[in-house]
Amino acid sequence: MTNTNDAQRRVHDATDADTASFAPQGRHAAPAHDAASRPPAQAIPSADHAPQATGAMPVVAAHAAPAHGAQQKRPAQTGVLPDLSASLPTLSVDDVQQQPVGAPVITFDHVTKVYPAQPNRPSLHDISLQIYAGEFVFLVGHSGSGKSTFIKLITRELKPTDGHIYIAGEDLSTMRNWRVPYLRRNIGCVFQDFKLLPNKTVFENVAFALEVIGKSRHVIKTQVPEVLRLVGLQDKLNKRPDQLSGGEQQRVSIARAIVNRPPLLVCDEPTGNLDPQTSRGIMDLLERINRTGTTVLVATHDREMVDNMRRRVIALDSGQLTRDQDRGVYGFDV
Ligand SMILES: Nc1ncnc2c1ncn2[C@@H]1O[C@H](COP(=O)(O)OP(=O)(O)OP(=O)(O)O)[C@@H](O)[C@H]1O
Repeated sequence: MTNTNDAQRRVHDATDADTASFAPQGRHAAPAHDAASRPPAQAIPSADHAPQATGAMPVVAAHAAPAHGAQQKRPAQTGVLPDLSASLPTLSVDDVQQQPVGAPVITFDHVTKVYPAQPNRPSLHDISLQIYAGEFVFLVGHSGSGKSTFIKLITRELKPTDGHIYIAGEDLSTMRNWRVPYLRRNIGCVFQDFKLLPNKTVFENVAFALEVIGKSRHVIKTQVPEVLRLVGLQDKLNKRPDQLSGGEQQRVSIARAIVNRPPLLVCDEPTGNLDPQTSRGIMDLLERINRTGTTVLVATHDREMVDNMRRRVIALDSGQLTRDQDRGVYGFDV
């Protein structure tokens, strides 16, 4: 694991050109899962940021991980992907329903994860799937089925025992440690327990995420209030976490996760500590964020939410991929 100070210094020194590209690529429709064809891709809301220099991360050639459901090969990627920031969404979410387009953001290619502590029982076994830019995906399964392991592999908190994981085309197995902070600044993370800094205000908690990647005070002053408006906390800037409800705390943590406008948001049980009504508000918020063009992956036990929202569902059972379904349902007995 990279030393934190070291990582922060490198992030500080980095320009935006060092970010991986997660941008939807072109207008070609993603391979459909469950053999259902998708409607033509729509443009995401226009960015309020000028395109930046080309991303420095190498783009690897296409890999033959099977597409979910239909077992299709992913489309070949050619050329250098434009920089992430060229596709940064505005934070207005009113109009366009984002459709998945272009290249996969996440590819699992025959991924197996075995923890040394239980060498005879893989926590994930031979998982192959792809998640495309703009998708909203639920990851479901019983406790211990491998959901958190799946998420930790995406952020490279863990490495697979076998197989390959590609994020925006880059193989995480061969990614040098010093590049991991750049990967992580492109992935917003939300957890069940919020992970807020208790002695900082709402504003400071969100601002901190920008400070550690070296954003200027001007950017912080602009983007933090904007994102807190998006999550409906514009009136709580100066409150500390212990002065907020659970739902409000989760909104702060979502604001912190998206303030740098990452193209990918992963959430591990984001409503696990919340009552049903508050959970609905959080899921509405995640849907709105998805409509800005952000790819959203949510690991959850929340049957009602999954059944109501009818988005793509990836189901794990004892580390095996058992279902990959468009407009799916939760599908497990509680
Ligand atoms: N650090 C670890 N060392 C050994 N085994 C682990 C470790 N972390 C997880 N496991 C095992 O891996 C399997 C998958 O765990 P994981 O936490 O990914 O499941 P999960 O679906 O997220 O569960 P939950 O819904 O309860 O959070 C379980 O059998 C678990 O005991």
